[in-house]
Amino acid sequence: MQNHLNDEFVFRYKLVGSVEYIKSGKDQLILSKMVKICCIGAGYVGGPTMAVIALKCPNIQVAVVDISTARINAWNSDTLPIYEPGLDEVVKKCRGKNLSFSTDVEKHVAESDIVFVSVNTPTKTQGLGAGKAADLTYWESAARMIADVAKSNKIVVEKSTVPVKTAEAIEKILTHNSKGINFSILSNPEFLAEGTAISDLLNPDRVLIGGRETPEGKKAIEALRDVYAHWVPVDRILCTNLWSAELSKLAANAFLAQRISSVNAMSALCEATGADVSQVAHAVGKDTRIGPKFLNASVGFGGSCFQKDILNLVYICECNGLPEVATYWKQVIKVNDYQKTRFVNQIVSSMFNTVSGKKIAVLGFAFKKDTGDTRETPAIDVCKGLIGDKAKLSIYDPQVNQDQIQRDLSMKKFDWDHPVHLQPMSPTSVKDVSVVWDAYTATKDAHGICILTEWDEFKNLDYQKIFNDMQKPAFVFDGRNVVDAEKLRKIGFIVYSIGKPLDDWLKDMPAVA
Ligand SMILES: NC(=O)C1=CN([C@@H]2O[C@H](COP(=O)(O)OP(=O)(O)OC[C@H]3O[C@@H](n4cnc5c(N)ncnc54)[C@H](O)[C@@H]3O)[C@@H](O)[C@H]2O)C=CC1
Ligand SMILES: O=C(O)[C@H]1O[C@H](OP(=O)(O)OP(=O)(O)OC[C@H]2O[C@@H](n3ccc(=O)[nH]c3=O)[C@H](O)[C@@H]2O)[C@H](O)[C@@H](O)[C@@H]1O
Repeated sequence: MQNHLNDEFVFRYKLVGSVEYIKSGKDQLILSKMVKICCIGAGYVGGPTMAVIALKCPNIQVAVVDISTARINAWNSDTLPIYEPGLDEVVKKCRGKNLSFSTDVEKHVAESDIVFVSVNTPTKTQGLGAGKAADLTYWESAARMIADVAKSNKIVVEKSTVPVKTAEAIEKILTHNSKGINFSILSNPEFLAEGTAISDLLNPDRVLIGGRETPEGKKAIEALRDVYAHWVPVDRILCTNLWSAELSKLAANAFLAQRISSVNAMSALCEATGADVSQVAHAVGKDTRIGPKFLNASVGFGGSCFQKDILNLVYICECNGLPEVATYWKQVIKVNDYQKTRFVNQIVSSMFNTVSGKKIAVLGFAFKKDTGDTRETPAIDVCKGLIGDKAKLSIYDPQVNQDQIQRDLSMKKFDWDHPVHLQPMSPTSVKDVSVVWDAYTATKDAHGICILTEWDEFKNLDYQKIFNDMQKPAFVFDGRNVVDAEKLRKIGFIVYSIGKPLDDWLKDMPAVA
C-alpha cells in the first residue's frame, strides 16, 4: 500500500488504534500499512534508540540493520552486543513484534518511510584533516545505498554525530540519483549517555530535530516529531534549522567535556594548594547558573565521542577561518591528555620513580561505570604509560574481557572507531598484561592499585584483606575518587586521590614529566 504514495510526499500520519491513516501531500486520508522505520547501524545509538521507539510506538515497524553479521546475530540472541542497564527488557518486549534486527540492509531501507542513519563517524587518520576531521566514509556509503535502493519517498535522518553542513552533502548524494524520488533530510542528533541510555531515551531533556525551512522540510520535521510525541512532551521537542541541529550536538559535547577539563584543571591546583576538589566543585556547583552536575574530577574523560567531536569542531573552526576559536576548544583535549599523563607520573614518582617489574593492579577499564565500552577510555593511556615504564599489569573490569583489553592496548589511535569487523586484529598480545576476573586476584602481591573506572563494587571491597595480600608499602591511586581515603590510610595504604590534599609521602615525591 505504501507504494501507492510513490509520487506524493508523505508528511503526516495519525495513529488511530491499530489502524494507521497517512495523510498525503494532496491532503487525502489514505488507509495504509504500518509506518516503517529503518535504522542503518545497530550500535550503541542505533540499537537502544530504535528499541525505545519500538517500545513506545507499537504501531510502527522498526528494523535495525547493519553490515556486521556478528552484531546482528547478537541482537537476535540472548546476549545483546552491548551492555546497557534496562536494554534487555526493552528488546525482549519488542523483538519479534515490531522490532527486528537484520543484515538485509537494502530490503529494509527500500521498504521504509523513515531511514535513520546511525553509523560510525570516526576521526580521519589519513589525508586531508587527518587527526581532526570526521571520516564520513560510512555515512556516504549508506547515503549512496539509500539512493540506489529507494523506490518511494523517504525521510532520511542523521542520527550519527556529523560535521555541521553534512546534510548538504548528503542531500546532494541522495538527489543526484533520485529517479524522481523525494528525500527530505533531517538532523536528529542523539544525546544519550552510555550506562543511562534507556532512561535518557525514555525521559530525554530534549529531542532536537533540524530540517530545511521549506514546506517539505517542515512536513518532514512534523512527521518525526509525531514519532517522538508518542512519549516525549512536545515542549521538549525542539525544532530548528538543519545547521543549528548539527552544530548543537557538537556544541553540547564540547560544553560537557569543557566542564570536566575545567574541574580537572582545578584538581591539579587543589593538589598543589591543599584544597579539596570535591569541596570546590560542590561550592562552585551550588551557583544555580553553573549547576552541580558533571563536575566530578577524574583521571580524564573517555568515551567514543567527546574527543572525536571536539577535534571535529576544531577542524570546522579552522576551515572557517576561526583559529582562535579552534585553539580555545583544542585546549579542552590538551587538559584531558595532561590529566592522564599527570596521573601516570604521579604513580611512577610515588613508587620511587620506577614501576619496572612491579605488579600494578588496574581496577576498571571501561570509560565509565555501567558500560562495557572501552572506546577512548583513559585506561588505555594510563596502562600504556605504565607499560612504557615496564610495569606488570593485572587488569580487572566487571564488563570488559581479555580480548577487548588486548585489542585496545595494541590498536592504533582512532582505529577503534571503525565497525568492529573492519578493525585490525591484534596478532600478538601485549606482554606484561594479564586480565583477571576479580579484584582480589588482580591486587594479590601487587605494589599498587589504580582505580580507573568508578564501578560501585570498588567502593565496598575488603581493603583490609587486599592490604594484607599486597607488597608494602601498598599504594592506591584513585583516578575516580571512589574509595574512602581516610579509611584506607588507617589500614596502612598510601593513597592518592585526584584533586585531594596529598599524603605526606606523596608530597615528598613530586611528579615531574
Ligand atoms: N555511543 C554513544 O553514546 C553516542 C554516539 N553518537 C554518535 O552516533 C554514531 C554511532 O555511534 P555508535 O552507535 O556508538 O557506533 P557503533 O560503532 O556502536 O555503531 C555503528 C554501527 O554502524 C554499522 N555500520 C557502519 N557503516 C554501515 C553501513 N554502511 N551500513 C550498515 N551498517 C553500517 C557498524 O557496523 C556499527 O555496528 C556516531 O556518529 C557517534 O558519534 C551520538 C550520541 C551518543
Ligand atoms: O555524543 C555522545 O557520545 C554522548 O557523549 C556523552 O555521553 P558518554 O560519553 O556516554 O558518557 P558521559 O557520562 O558523558 O561520560 C563521558 C566521560 O566523562 C567522564 N566524566 C563525566 C562526568 C564527570 O563529572 N566527570 C568525568 O570525568 C566519564 O567518566 C566518561 O569517561 C554525553 O554525556 C552524551 O550526552 C552524548 O550523547
